Amino acid sequence: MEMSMGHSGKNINEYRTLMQIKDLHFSYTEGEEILKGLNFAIDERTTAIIGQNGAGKTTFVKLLKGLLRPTEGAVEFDGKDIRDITVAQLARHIGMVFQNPNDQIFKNRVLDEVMFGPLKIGMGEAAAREKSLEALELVGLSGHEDKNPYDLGLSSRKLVAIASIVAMDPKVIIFDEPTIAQDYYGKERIKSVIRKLRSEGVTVITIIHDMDFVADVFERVIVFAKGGVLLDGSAKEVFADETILKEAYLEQPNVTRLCQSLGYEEVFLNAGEFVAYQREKQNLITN
Ligand SMILES: Nc1ncnc2c1ncn2[C@@H]1O[C@H](COP(=O)(O)OP(=O)(O)OP(=O)(O)O)[C@@H](O)[C@H]1O
Repeated sequence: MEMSMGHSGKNINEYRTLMQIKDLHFSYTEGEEILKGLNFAIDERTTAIIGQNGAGKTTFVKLLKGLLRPTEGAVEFDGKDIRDITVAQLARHIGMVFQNPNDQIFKNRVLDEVMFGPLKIGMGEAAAREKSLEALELVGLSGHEDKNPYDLGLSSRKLVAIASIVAMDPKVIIFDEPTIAQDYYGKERIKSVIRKLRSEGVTVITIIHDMDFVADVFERVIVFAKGGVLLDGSAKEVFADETILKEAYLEQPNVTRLCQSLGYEEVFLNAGEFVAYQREKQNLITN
């Protein structure tokens, strides 16, 4: 099911398209299809892919990154089938931040770690340094360039991992479960990084189980189930649909569920939205 409008009210045709998913099928073993013919476009919107364990989310993002090859159909980047682009070339355009930063970080100096990717994709030393310093600033780690990443807490180490992908200047960044092992402040920092990336024109896609985080940051939500797309729309459209979410074994964000239980017809994604609504109502009564 494809909704026609984004939550900003923009028609989906007005968003800049970066990737096309065309009749995408994938099986690890013959006869056991994991993805059964996906068709949609990835555009500039921050996009969360949700679905129960085993729904095929990780498989899908591996296909986007060219780490797996479709058994049928295609993934296109900038109008080209990614089969015709080498994984190394694709790495310049599509970055992926792993769930556990310890799987990604191996240098013993933050700046060297962040510069590694840009240098590997052929950026000159000066450009790589400049991009890395910018990326560290974006994630709030300026001043930590000379530290050992393993002397930083897990939350900051995750930010180093994010910076090392941002520094490669990709057009698309895929996050795998960005909120795992993050405390409140870590989550807030990652939210602000995602918003900044969006404002700088980078498309952010995530696989995630944390619905409250999705409700706060992501514009578009795609629900995967049984090898297909069950629902694709704005966060508000998707989280309003309790029945479809139940079918996919997913929960609504806490505030959305609470307000629906209290009988509100409006859909609230987070406490901030609900408070703003109440304040406006209060003002209408007092004025
Ligand atoms: N390398 C593999 N070989 C064979 N089967 C696999 C492989 N990787 C995943 N699968 C199977 O493919 C299906 C989809 O897995 P996938 O990891 O893509 O789901 P997911 O939605 O990302 O799940 P989760 O939320 O648990 O990460 C599962 O049934 C899984 O067991």
